Amino acid sequence: MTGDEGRADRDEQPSGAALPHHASPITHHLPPITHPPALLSCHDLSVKAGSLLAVQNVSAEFPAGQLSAIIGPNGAGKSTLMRALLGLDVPTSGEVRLDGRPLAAWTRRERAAKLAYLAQGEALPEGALVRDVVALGRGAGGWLWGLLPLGGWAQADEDAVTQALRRTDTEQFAERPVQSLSGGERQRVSLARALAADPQFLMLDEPTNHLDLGYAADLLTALNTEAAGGMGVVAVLHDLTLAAQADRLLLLHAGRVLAQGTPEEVLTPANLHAAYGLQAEVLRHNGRLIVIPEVGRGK
Ligand SMILES: Nc1ncnc2c1ncn2[C@@H]1O[C@H](COP(=O)(O)OP(=O)(O)OP(=O)(O)O)[C@@H](O)[C@H]1O
Repeated sequence: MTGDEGRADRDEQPSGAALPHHASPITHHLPPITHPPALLSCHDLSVKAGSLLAVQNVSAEFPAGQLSAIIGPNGAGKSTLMRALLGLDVPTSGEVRLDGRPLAAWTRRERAAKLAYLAQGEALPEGALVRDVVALGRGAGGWLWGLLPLGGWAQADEDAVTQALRRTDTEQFAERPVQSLSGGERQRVSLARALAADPQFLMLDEPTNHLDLGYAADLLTALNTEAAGGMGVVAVLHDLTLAAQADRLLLLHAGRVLAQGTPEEVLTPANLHAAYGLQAEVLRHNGRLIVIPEVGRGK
C-alpha cells in the first residue's frame, strides 16, 4: 500500500455515521499532504568523456514545471552533463537523482518512461511517415524486431500520438514521409516523438540548432507550454537571448558550474566574460534580457 492509499483510508468517514457536535472531522487536524514536486538533480557529479573529465563536481536541480537551460561555451561539458542526467553516461563520482532516488536504482524501462531525450542533430528514419516516427516515442516498453510494440498497442497509445502531433503543430504532416519536410518541421516531428512518450522530463540537446528565428521561437514557445503543463524541460541552448526566456539557467565553463539561477542572476556581463571571454552588454527590454556581444569591426 502506498502512503496515499493509507491516507485515503484514514480520511474516509463511514457513510451515515454522524460525528458528535464537539468532534470535528479528523481531516481538520491533519496537515494537507504535499508531494514534493518532481525533481531531476545531480550532486557533486563528475563525468568523463573519453579520458577527459568533462563534467566536474556539478550540483544542480531541474524542477518539474520549469524550463531550465544549460548554457556555456563549446566544450564546456553541456552534452556530457545531459547524457549523465539521462543515465547514458556513468559518472565517475557523485550521482543523479530522479524524484530523490538515485537514477542508477531505476530500471531502464522506468527511466525510459520518465525521461525523453532529443539528441543533438537527431536523424529521422528516411522513408518513414511522420505519424509512424512519432509512434516510436511510445516504445518505452521495447519493440519486437524494431516493429511491434512489446506491450501491445492500445487506444491510449494512438491518442498520445495524436496529442503529440497536435501539441507540436505537426498533425498536418502526419501522413507525409519525413524526408519531404524542412529542417524546422523535422525538428518539431522529433519533439512530437519525444512528447508521445508522455515523459516527466524532456531533455533536449541544442534543439534550436539550424532553426531560423521563427522556428526557434516556436520551439521555445512549445517548450514553455510543456513546462507550464507540469513537465520538467531541460534544454542545452547556445542562443543566450533565447536562453534568457527560460525559468532557470545553469552556466558551465570547463566542466564546472560558473553560475546558476534566474536569467537575471546568471546573464551578467561579468559571468559572460568569465565564460566566453567576451565583452557583452545585457539589456532589459519589455521585461526580457537581450545579450549583445561586442563584435570588432576589423580594420
Ligand atoms: N569521446 C570523447 N573523447 C575525448 N574527449 C571528449 C569525448 N567526448 C567529448 N569530449 C570532450 O569533452 C568536452 C566536453 O564535451 P561536450 O560535448 O560535453 O561539450 P559541449 O559543452 O556540449 O560542447 P558544444 O557546445 O561544442 O556541443 C569537450 O572538450 C570535448 O572535446
